[in-house]
Amino acid sequence: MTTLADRPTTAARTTLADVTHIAATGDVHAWVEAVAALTEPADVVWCDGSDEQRRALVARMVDAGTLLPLDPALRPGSYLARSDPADVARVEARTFICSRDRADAGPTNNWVEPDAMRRELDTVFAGSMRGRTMYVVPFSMGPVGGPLSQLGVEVTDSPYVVVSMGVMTRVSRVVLDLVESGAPWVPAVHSVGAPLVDAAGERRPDVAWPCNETKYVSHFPETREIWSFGSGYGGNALLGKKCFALRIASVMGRDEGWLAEHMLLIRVTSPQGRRYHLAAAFPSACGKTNLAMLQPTLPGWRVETIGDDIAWLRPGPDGTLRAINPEAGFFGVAPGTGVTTNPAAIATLARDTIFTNVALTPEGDVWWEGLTPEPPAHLTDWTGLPWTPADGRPAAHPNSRFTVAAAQCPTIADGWDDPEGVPLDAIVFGGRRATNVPLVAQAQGWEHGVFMGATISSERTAAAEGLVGELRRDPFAMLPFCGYDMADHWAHWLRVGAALDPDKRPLVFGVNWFRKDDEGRFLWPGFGENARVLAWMVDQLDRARGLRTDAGAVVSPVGLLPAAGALDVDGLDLPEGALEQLLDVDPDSWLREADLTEEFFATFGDRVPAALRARLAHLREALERSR
Ligand SMILES: Nc1nc2c(ncn2[C@@H]2O[C@H](COP(=O)(O)OP(=O)(O)OP(=O)(O)O)[C@@H](O)[C@H]2O)c(=O)[nH]1
Ligand SMILES: O=C([O-])CC(=O)C(=O)O
Ligand SMILES: [Mn+2]
Repeated sequence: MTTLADRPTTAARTTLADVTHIAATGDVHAWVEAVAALTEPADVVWCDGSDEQRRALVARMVDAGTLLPLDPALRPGSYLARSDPADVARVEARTFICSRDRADAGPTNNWVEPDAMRRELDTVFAGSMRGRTMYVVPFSMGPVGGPLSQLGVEVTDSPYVVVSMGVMTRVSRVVLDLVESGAPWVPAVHSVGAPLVDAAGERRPDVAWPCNETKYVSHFPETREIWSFGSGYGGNALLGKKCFALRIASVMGRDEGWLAEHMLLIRVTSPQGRRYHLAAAFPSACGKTNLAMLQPTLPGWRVETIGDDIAWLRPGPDGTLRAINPEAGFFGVAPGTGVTTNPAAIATLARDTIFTNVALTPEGDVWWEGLTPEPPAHLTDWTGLPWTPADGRPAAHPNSRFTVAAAQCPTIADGWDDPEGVPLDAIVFGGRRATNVPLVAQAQGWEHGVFMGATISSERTAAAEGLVGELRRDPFAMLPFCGYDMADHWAHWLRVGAALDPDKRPLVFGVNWFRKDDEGRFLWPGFGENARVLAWMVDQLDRARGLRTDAGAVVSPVGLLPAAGALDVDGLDLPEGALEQLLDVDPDSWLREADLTEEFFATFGDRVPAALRARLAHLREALERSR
């Protein structure tokens, strides 16, 4: 083990590499001291997650103009934050996996050699907190001390990050006690990169949303470190979320036999009172929060929320796959969230919510596209400018978000935060596809399920910088979030499946809520009506367990599709032929998809598991036969 005494003595100041050395000792106080020596904040504040601290920080942010209080009569305890207009989404081009061996990062991640990245980061972090307060945030992902949980400590110079971390994770003195008594923890350093005092000692005024044009979201899988610079936006700055709970945790999971996934978690209860637990992976802004809070249109069915974005899955001693939601809050997409689409989210947001980049009403409440069918006549848009519907531009940013405690959700499941997790019955993969991909299909076994996850493709959304609508491969909805080689991740999924009791292995399904007709209209009503698809999945589970004997599915080249009449569409006002179109599998277009899959697989060389190559060959044969 390295100690303070091993630090290189040649450096005139504490370097970022020194901080890494000290992090490796596990001594949180020495590490905080070293980060402070590197970044030179005016003062250091240790956070304990208390309401008192939260209130003081909020007051400070209201004074600074970072948070605008909403009218307490309309939206108690709630605030609007307007980010810098150039700091509104995850920066995938500036996200790095700095593994020692380039091949471990795989072809889908940006890679920089760790020492080279440390030198680069050293130049931007040196003095980056001058004039600011550095906050130390000890947090737990998952219930504190739980068998599937993990600890982290984030230092940040952003009070917005501190308050948001207090909602999204479990921040407490108990976590610090655990860290101090030797429990492993992930060191995470965040700076907005906007010092208030320059190297010459000159002061400059603060702004409401400080950030830097230069951004880094860097991960060091071997030392389990996170270094994020220049952005205050959630996905880049709340380091417990994507950086830890997905990128670093996926590497921990690979090494320790579990999985960190971009998945929602729900409990479905059938009219017979039977309970099922489902996890579903959809790419960013493709419907996880909405499915997690779904209010079924089918009588007698119930869906309860366990998580809306991240799930950690681990084979249990009983042979089931157990899952927890490592988060404590929701950082959800605002646009499209309305009483008709997601009433549970609307109820969740009634109070104690931080809204970022939504529009402001003259009454001091929030608004976004889709909150109400008609926009108000006058608003202040997300940039702070006056807005009327005639302006033609969106009033809220397409990636505007809400930050709110999970416990506030009216559909939150009993025991949603059980440290032991829930046993999974089914896993669902989905994407946003206007064509080709059927509404629902069931995988024929685990290997086929892994193939379905590995071949998710989806149209890009506003959740990350880039061209919205462009089709891209997003395997396991983890393209921007897997901390190691994606093909190794598929191999790991096959291994985890093999560790489960074959009779208790979850069934796997693929879904697509977003198929469109020739006029560009959604063929499927989605939202609450997605309960019909869940009901078919649950029926298939019952059939697999011998609880039902009727035929539920027909074989197609891409998997099992609902048999005629098995998908309940009673009372749905579907246009003529829509159901056929929704379940159509066109062999020619699918053979083209298969070519694209082959091209995609080729980018991973020989790391693609043989079982997945075999599955692709099988798909091709089945498509040729069905032509
Ligand atoms: N047409 C249609 N749109 C949907 C459906 N479910 C969600 N959406 C829309 O998709 C957008 C994003 O949905 P979310 O549920 O917030 O996405 P998410 O997967 O949780 O996203 P991240 O938080 O970015 O990981 C919103 O504008 C929703 O209104 C659906 O069933 N049909
Ligand atoms: O991390 C974020 O910024 C929000 C999110 O869930 C995603 O982009 O998938
Ligand atoms: Mn997400």
